[in-house]
Amino acid sequence: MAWSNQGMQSLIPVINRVQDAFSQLGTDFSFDLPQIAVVGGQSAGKSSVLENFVGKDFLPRGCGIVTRRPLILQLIQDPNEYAEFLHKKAHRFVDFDEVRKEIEVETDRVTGQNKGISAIPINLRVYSPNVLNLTLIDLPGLTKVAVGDQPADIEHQIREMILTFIGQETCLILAVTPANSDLATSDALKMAKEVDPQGLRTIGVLTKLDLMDEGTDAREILDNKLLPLRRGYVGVVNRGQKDIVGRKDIRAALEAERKFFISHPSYRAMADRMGTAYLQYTLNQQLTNHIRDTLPTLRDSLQKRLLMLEREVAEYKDYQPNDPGRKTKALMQMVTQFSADVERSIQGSSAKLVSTNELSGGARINRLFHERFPFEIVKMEIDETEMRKEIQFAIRNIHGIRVGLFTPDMAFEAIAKKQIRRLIEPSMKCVDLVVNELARVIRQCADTVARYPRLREELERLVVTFMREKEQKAKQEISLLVDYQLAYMNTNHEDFIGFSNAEAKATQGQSLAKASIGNHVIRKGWLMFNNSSLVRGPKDLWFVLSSDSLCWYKDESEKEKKFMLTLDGIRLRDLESTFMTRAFRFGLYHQDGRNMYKDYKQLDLGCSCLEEVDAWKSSFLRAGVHPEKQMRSTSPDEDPQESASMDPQLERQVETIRNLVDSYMRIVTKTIKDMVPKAVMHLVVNQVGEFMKNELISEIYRAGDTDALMEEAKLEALKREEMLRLYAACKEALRIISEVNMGTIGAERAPAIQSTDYNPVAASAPRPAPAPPGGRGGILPPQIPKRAVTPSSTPPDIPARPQIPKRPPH
Ligand SMILES: Nc1nc2c(ncn2[C@@H]2O[C@H](COP(=O)(O)OP(=O)(O)OP(=O)(O)O)[C@@H](O)[C@H]2O)c(=O)[nH]1
Repeated sequence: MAWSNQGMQSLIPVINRVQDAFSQLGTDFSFDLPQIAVVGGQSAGKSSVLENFVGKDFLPRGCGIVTRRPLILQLIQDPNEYAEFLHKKAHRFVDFDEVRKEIEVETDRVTGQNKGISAIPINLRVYSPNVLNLTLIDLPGLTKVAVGDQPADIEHQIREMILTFIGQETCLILAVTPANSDLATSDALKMAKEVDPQGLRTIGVLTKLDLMDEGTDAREILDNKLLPLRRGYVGVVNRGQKDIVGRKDIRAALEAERKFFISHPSYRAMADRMGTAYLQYTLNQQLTNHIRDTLPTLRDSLQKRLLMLEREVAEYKDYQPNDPGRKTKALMQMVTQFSADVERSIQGSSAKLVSTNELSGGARINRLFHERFPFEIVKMEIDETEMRKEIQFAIRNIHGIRVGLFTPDMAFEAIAKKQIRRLIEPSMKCVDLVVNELARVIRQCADTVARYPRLREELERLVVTFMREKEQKAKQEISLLVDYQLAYMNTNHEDFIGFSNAEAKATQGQSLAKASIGNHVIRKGWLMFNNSSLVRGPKDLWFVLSSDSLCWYKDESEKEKKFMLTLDGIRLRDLESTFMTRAFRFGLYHQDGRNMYKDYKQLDLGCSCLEEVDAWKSSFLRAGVHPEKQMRSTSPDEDPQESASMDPQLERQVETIRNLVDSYMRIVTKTIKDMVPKAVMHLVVNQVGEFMKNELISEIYRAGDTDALMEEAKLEALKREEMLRLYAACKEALRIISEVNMGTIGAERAPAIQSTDYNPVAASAPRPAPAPPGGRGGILPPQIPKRAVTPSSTPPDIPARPQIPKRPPH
């Protein structure tokens, strides 16, 4: 080689070495390296172009998709001619038929026999005196139909693979298109345009110029007038199928190609920029300059990548997976970390670690205690008419045949006990919900131990088993709480309304509930108000719910009140969502069908999530607004006389008992609401915490083989190894790049090949004339954008004499 600048000369080999460093990772990991990818439709002539560069038949041929893995072909100028595969480094291939076989075997090794494809590249390095330093990636041809047992989406797979290569900004695209087809429909150019719409990094190659219909030519394209590309087009003539079958010598083919151009009336004028030799030459130059341009960015991104990896690598410093000391230490660390994570999730965490995306386990349990559990209790409240009917029956049954002048307090006890018993259900549900939440937290925290699947399983098993035992205990204790309530009705309780008060209230006909709550605020918040005018559509308003009214304001400053509604006789119902309103809605309406607001019979309110609807419903229940109930149909054989009573004295007695039950139940529910969360915390949550803190480690050791527990997940080990290898590859790549003296190549660009290098294929062959600087007849030289002009008399990108590769002595 006669590069005037040694630094520039070494650029392609430098990138080759970087490429090798990454290829050895054995994955389809692709770093953004400056490279040339060859794309084209099936049979466009890609393989022919590459073989012509090398001067040998070495690529697999056949029907269907032959190239099924990217082939990174590194051409290196060398006095000896041989080939090497990166996956078979020790072996020198001198017979190029063997090279072809090896490509076939290696392709099948990864893709299997079913003609599938893989993005894991094969690296082939060809040393030859005939080549110019050049690296090309041969990609599978764009195919249209799957054959045999190929996957049906093969076209899509190939497209995706090609796009990942050519989508990288540093990739030059060699778009190979047969001249005997319509350029506008060229698969290669269409794909190149997708990723390089301005045509800055696409180099067009027109093959099969010899197959064009008589009287037609491709001058307009080669002159870069039709579908212009910044780097222009080069026309080539490869061997036809007949020549290949007849094993026509490539050297002879190259000579025939040269003759074709100089003798063709349409191409004669541009013959010095046509043909395989010129293509090889210009690619060498363009790639060299391209590498020079992209090297600083590549170095920066490698450095960034390395820094990122360094943090991960630090974790594995001195990593010896089978060192027993390390295993024990890791086991202890994992268990402690796991316990600490669970504890933090439940008990709350320092501001630094607080998640802003979702509620922690603790916060969710808190909500279960204070919103969900009270809601479950209020929800179970029985049907008012049903209850009154029961009271009435109890009173009548107690009186029996006698006339009941006095209200029998036994009726109170029977009804109240029935109500107390019902508290068991929401209480058990509360335990279930908390236990589920705790199990979720445990599972989530165990994820940090995912590297050791067996340890993770064991940790989860031990803690969950312990928690389930405690759950049973808690359920027993909590049902005892209800039993205590049933064992003795404390009508002397200071908060109990007492018989005479209940009777007085009954006569006043006042709602006891409201009186005892007082008019305090229960909930405030934004709700979507869907009853506004059709024109303005729904809007968000600020709602304040207190024990006897619902007000809404313009905003949370509560300065501009829009409306106030008293809650008497109001009920709540669920509403279906519509496209205008939010997905979660509920409605408020008057039991007696009155208008609620303006002429609306129903207030239509929306929340952004289901949990918010539940919270509002629970608050409305506390304010005495109950959900609408399914109307119970009276069974036909029910005696109306039995259920309804017209007796005002009995009515008053029912009301008295109802007031007593209500007051007593308030006391009981208050206690239950207070005690159940306490019991759950004490008997389950705290116990689990203590267990993890004090016993988990010893339980783990007792469970058996800790060595087996610390067996790493295979995938994890692989991931770690891959990461370490990638780290090494990045480091190696940076080292290789740092060898390049950027100072010396900074201002240089690939110069023209010296005429002393010129070694014509045939002595008789006329030398191609030097290309004029501005191109001729509209020809755009394949100039690379944004390039500084060298102080040379020769245009920098154009060779004084395009080089024809030297041939080995025959
Ligand atoms: N006459 C003539 N035939 C050509 C030329 N280029 C390629 N061919 C023929 O076209 C056919 C396909 O060429 P290949 O080089 O295998 O095309 P490819 O793009 O590698 O095809 P796939 O590997 O199938 O994607 C072969 O029979 C070649 O001989 C050319 O310039 N002139």
